[in-house]
Amino acid sequence: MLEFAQAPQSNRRTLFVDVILPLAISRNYTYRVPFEMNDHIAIGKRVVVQFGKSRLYTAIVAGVGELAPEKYEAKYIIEILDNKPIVTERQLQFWHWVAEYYMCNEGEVMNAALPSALKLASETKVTLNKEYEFDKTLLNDKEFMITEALDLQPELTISDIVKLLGQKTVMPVLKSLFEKNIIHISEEVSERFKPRRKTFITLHPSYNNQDNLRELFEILERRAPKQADAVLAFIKLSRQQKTVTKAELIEDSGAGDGSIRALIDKEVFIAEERAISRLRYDEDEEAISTFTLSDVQQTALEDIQNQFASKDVVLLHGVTASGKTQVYIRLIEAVIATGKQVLYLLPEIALTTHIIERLRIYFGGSIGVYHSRFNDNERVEVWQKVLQGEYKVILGARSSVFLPFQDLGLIIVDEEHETSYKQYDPAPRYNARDAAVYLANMHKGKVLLGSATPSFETYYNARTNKYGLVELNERYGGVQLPLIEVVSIAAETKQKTMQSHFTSVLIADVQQAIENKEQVILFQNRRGYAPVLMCRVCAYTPKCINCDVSLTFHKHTGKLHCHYCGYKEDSPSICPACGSTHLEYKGFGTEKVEDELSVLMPDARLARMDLDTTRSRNSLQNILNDLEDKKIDVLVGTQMVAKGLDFADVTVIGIINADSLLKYPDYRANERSFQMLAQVSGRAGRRGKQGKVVIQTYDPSHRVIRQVIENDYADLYSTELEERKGFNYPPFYRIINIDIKHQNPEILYNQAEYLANELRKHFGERVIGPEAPLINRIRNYYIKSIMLKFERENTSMAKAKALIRETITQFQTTKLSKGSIVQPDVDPY
Ligand SMILES: Nc1ncnc2c1ncn2[C@@H]1O[C@H](COP(=O)(O)OP(=O)(O)OP(=O)(O)O)[C@@H](O)[C@H]1O
Ligand SMILES: [Zn+2]
Repeated sequence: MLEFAQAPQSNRRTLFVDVILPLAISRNYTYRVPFEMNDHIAIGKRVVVQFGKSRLYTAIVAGVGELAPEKYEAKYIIEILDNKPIVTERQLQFWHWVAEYYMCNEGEVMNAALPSALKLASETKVTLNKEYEFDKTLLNDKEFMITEALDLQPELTISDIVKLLGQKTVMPVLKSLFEKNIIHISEEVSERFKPRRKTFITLHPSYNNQDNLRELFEILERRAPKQADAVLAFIKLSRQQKTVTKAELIEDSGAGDGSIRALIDKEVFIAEERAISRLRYDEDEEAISTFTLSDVQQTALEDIQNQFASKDVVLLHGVTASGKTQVYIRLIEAVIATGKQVLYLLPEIALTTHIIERLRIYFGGSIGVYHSRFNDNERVEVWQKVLQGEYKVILGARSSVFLPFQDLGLIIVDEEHETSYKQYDPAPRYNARDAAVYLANMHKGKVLLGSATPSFETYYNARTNKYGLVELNERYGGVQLPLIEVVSIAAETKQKTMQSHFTSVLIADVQQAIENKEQVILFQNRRGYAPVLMCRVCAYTPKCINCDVSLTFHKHTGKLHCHYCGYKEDSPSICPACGSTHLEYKGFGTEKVEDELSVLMPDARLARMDLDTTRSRNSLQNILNDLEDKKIDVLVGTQMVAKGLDFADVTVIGIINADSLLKYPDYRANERSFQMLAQVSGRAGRRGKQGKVVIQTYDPSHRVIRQVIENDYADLYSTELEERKGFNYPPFYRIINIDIKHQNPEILYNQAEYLANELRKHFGERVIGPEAPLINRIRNYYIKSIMLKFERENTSMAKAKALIRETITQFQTTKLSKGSIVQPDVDPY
């Protein structure tokens, strides 16, 4: 806590601060600094202020000055929370840029940027950290009171605590409890990164002596033959490989866990638990850290470094399993050797724990990991360590662009085409890939975008020489890209060779793979059992009560679920409309694929990876571990399985139905389908043996499928680009969508028409709509979309955005706008 008692008398200047409040308000507010705080106030520190009637918030100081606000009387700051700024001035500039570019407020950016424990507000919830034992006698009175209250009532809001202590200044007490690890602040899902551990077995050194070993055998063979088998198996295995794990020993010897444990107790075996990496080409750690790049990788690396001399951004376009990660590692090494920091962005970090492990081997303690599955205490810890420059490499999902970097030399955006870099909701609706380009520029650092299937925007920038371009056209180790076979569902249906959703070709390939002790991934881009339940008599389908979507049946819960708002209801056994009992499930999701496969292949070990099976703590990790340990023969999953998985024994990939991707009503459908199909296919045969992909479709001659088979990205790009040009789409045009929402559809209609007309006054033909989006009601709000298209060349987007903002603000001052929500989305994805 700060001590103000000795503040020098002389500093009695009247100071004001501009603060950013963590709210969706359009501007910053000015507060007055009490004299005794004059010496402590600084940009980037948090202050507690009152906003509105009685709400307390932590705000960030964005400016200090002597000017009083003109239109209102400034309230006083209640307290200063930090001894040192926790946000750098450069970050504040970055927030400002994000707010301007993505047409939102700095408060919204602040909300996305700061871990919630750093932005306490009246409604923030506080709980005790149950995993931590502490000595209450060491607490001061106020800390004690709070912990006592939390014993009685497991959750308190900050307002509760204000009442409890009878004072407004509670934040420092909470901050102190938080730093002592005694409380959690608005705890969310927490999932600490855990390296995988395995038990390694070695033989006690005394049995290096042949006589001792022979003696041991004789005894064991008589008394415990299973144990003798285990020792034999150990000797055999240790001749073939450098290390022997307990799991391998059990599998090879047929001896049970009990026998091995008995041998450990007898000190014949020595067991040691060690963290292991997921690298299978060699489990020996030293060998890993001294890997060498192949010639093509080395050339690519040098090429990237050369291009950085003249380009700020370089695209590494490398086929799947070409070893882009290894090239990144060399680049990172070079940058941190100069003392600068590196940000390594990944689309969905939970899926890429093996990359974390790989990097940990090289960069040890200087690497930090940051993503939303971590709890707040952990996120604050990472924040501090980045601020202090302790972490040199940060591996993170999109929100890590907001960390307080000191000196960023390089940002790597892996799988740059991924849609998860874009935040849809809430604002800021930013794309971390694009924001990274601006961020790196602020630090005078470089950006490397990596992908096997680049986004068109990026590829366009590379082809027009705005970005550098480096290609890596072969898989590491000369492994061939998988063979792709397209199978017509229509033809097999006619020949009656389909078994539920599987063609005979796919079934045969899956069976062959299982026989060969290899693994299979089946992709179906829909979760749940069946997306539509329909009455065969009257065609009634149950819809969500809050949204304009049909409900998906989930067998696991036996209920109908809304995937947009989470609403659930029991699945009816008779049609609520006509009373018929002929209800039919239409379509199919991952749950059904898994279910039907288990009937067709009762002996295969199946698992499923989608949002439903990975919600709980560690569940995703467990699936990946099982895949790694070969406890899974077939993994069924949604697009989650397309993201960077690198497993050596996956040889067969099945796309259960390519049509739903290809038919998606969006101008990007072809680009997306190609990316998805090529990425999923890329999981097959990554080491040694060539993989096989089966694509099931009703439309085998579809152009995009041919392009996927031929791995002809260039052809896809040029054909699509012609169409984009014709229809004024990106990359030739920039899009801004404005969604307008209201609970009443008639009022919404009028609002949307009005707003569109106002926009047309400025932008004419560039304004399209309003139109109802694909799903025109979500959570009881009806939605209309207005689209604006701007020529990429010769448009000042800053001016256009300012005009749009003005028009929206003007609309919001009209009576008509009452009850509406207006949400601009810049570069929608
Ligand atoms: N120089 C190297 N030495 C040893 N192993 C390598 C080397 N380069 C790549 N590998 C191995 O090859 C496999 C594929 O590499 P990696 O996962 O980096 O490919 P990628 O290009 O990122 O693929 P994707 O785009 O599909 O994610 C990995 O298991 C990696 O460890
Ligand atoms: Zn709903």
